[in-house]
Amino acid sequence: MRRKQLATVPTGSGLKPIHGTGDPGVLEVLRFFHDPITMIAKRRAEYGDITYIKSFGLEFVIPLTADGCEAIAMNRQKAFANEPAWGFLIGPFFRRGIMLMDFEEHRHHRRIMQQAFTNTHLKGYLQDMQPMLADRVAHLPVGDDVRLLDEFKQVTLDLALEIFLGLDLPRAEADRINKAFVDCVGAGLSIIRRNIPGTRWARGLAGRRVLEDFFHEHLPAKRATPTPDLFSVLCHAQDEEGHTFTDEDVVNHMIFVLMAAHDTSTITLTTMAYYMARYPEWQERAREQSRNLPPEISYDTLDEFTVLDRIMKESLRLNAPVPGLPRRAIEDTEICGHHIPKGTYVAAIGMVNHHDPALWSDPERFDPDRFMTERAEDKVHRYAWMPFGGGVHKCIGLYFAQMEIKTIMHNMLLRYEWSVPDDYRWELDNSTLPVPKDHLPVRLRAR
Ligand code: HEM
Repeated sequence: MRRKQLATVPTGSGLKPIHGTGDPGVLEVLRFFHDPITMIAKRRAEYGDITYIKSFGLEFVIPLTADGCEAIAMNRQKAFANEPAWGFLIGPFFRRGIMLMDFEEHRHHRRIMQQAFTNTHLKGYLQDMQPMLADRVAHLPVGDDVRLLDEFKQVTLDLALEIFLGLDLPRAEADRINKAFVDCVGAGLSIIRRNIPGTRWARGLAGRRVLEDFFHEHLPAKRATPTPDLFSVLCHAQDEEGHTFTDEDVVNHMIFVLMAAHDTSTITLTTMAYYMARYPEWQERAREQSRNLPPEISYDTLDEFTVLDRIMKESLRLNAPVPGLPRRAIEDTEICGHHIPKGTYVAAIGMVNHHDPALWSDPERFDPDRFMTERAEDKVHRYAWMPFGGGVHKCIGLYFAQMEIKTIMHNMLLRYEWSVPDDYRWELDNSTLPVPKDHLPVRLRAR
């Protein structure tokens, strides 16, 4: 493997340099899309604790240890900013979303947004989603070729529209909004990054316009009457000093939160379904537990779904829906003693830790019991398991996600059995968020 130094280390600093291949970006991106886990293992063997790769015309520093990922997520010296990094990737489509804010402004917005995720609100969302999700799962198509990715995507979008927006939209309108989101997400990681008709980028920009118009149209009604949905809660939320969001803030946050909530939960559900199809004994263990618990999940019984909980954690480990936490250095700094010049892009990549043989026993094996208290492999390092990120930007919706995922899976287990052929192995498309190329075809049968 070639060896090229990222930058000259200042003399006398005592810091170490960072090496990478120096290969052209297109080559590096293709390698990553093709097989990120192998690529990471090779880089670790060649360059040690840290490396850099070129992608999208930029050089990204990637720590290959949990300590390095922690340094980026915790950002103790406040040397890394989100906006210049996430903004480069998804800014035109998700601008002014909370994840694209930094420091004092981020803290201010997060304190207001947090009001929509208090225990009281979460309890309300959980209660409200029970009948809707039971009904949606009950109406899934059965057959020998049910594409679960598509089905889950539809269910999570409908859920977001109902619980976040409090709107019962006609199918065609829900589909139009769904498409706009899909186009915005798809655009973020596209290789051609200009508004050329027919490209993913152009579709993303059009999607953003659809979403802005949609939220602005519904906003006055939400301002006028408080309702239990997130849209209304954001319109009325105040921090301790009485600060509230402007109309623009509400629209920007709604677009971002819906995006953040939708594909991530869909990917987690699809990954869980895949492993439960490949390992039917786990499907049966989870079903056994579901049969012994009430059909509706409440805030008090959520923690009793221990088998589903472990399957969910293991699925998030093996296929983290958000591949990385990108940041940009706003001053000269360091990661674990390696020199990072001002302006450098860095990324904590979940896959680095989630598949590290130094942290997990037999990391490629599906083994949910590794999360049991007696084994607690996830506790070996604070960042061994990091699907929800960490630090001040840690996922604000992680409890919401678990409520939604467990409710959908609980209903799936009670109503259906699903399977894949013995020799089936999915192939992931890593060019946007990691989804199975074939959308996970299963044989779905009513029980
Ligand atoms: C399994 C599902 C989910 C996963 C794996 C996930 C993952 C993540 C990750 C890794 C981040 C941090 C990104 C960074 O620091 O650069 C994040 C942030 C965020 N997530 Fe999630 N997420 C999930 C579900 C949700 C849901 C359901 C919601 C909303 C209800 C949500 C809302 C957000 C928001 C608003 C942020 C930005 C927080 C901030 O910057 O302060 N997420 N998520």
